[in-house]
Amino acid sequence: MIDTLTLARPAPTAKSGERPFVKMHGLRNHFVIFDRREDRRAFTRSDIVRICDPQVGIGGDQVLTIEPPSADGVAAGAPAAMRIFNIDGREVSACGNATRCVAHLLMEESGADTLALETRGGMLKCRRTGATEVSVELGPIGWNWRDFPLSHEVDMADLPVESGPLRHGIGLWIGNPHVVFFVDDLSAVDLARDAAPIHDDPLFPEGVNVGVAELVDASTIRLAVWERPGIATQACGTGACVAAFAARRKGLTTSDHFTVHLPAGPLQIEIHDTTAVMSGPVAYCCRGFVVAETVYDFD
Ligand SMILES: N[C@@H](CCC[C@H](N)C(=O)O)C(=O)O
Repeated sequence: MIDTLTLARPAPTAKSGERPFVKMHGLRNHFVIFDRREDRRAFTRSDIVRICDPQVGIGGDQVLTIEPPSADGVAAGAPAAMRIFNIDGREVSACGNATRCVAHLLMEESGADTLALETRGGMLKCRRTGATEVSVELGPIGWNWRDFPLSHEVDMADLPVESGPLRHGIGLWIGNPHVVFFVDDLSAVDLARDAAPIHDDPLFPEGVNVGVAELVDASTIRLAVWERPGIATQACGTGACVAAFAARRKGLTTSDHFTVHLPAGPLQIEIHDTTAVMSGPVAYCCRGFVVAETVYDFD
């Protein structure tokens, strides 16, 4: 029976085995965040799958954990490290919108306006640019096929994969792997129909983030991303950075300032040589406790 008193007055502290979380979103790319700086209990892959599932957990595009920094992180002045887990429980090394959210949380904690955040994809410089807006420098952007990894070496500027209107994709690495396709009309593209087969292509044994971009004018891009492991997110920060970089690399524009419009709204991208500075909003959704049955793999 549901205890209405308990529902009306949630317990202020975790019961045994429960884990506190914060949920945030950056342009509706939503994240369940756990602080592992003191509570070092680890999550299994199936814990993460359940936490991201809105029907049995909280619901999110990724789980993020805040970790103590490594010795290199401490030397670089990073107060913490961030780990990123996709909805299938696999760890990945970069997420632009997540970086903004966790940077905001950590800058609120310290009162600072700048932050170095350690990630598997590199040490990222973050800066507060408004009450609920953060910018982060991502990169360097590269195109080494071994980073992705690919099943074999190919021309990264014109990948040998196509699906419907998606042709002549460019492969770019920004801490995580992306393929960007430019199309004349983004509204004619159905991500599940056209982009999913690219993600599943054997050329990408570990999957790939598939961006479909329409250059509206020299500094404006419309973008939709089929994110690894197979979801159409409302916004993809690293995807926005590589789409802007790809437009320049393909010679479609010489602009270095872009507004990239994603399904949930715009991100501002500046390209400096091979790095990208992305600015955009952050917001809290809720805080609470995940019950032990969801967090711990009792299967
Ligand atoms: N939404 C993210 C990217 C998250 C990771 C990605 N799905 C991957 O597997 O590499 C972003 O904002 O960059």
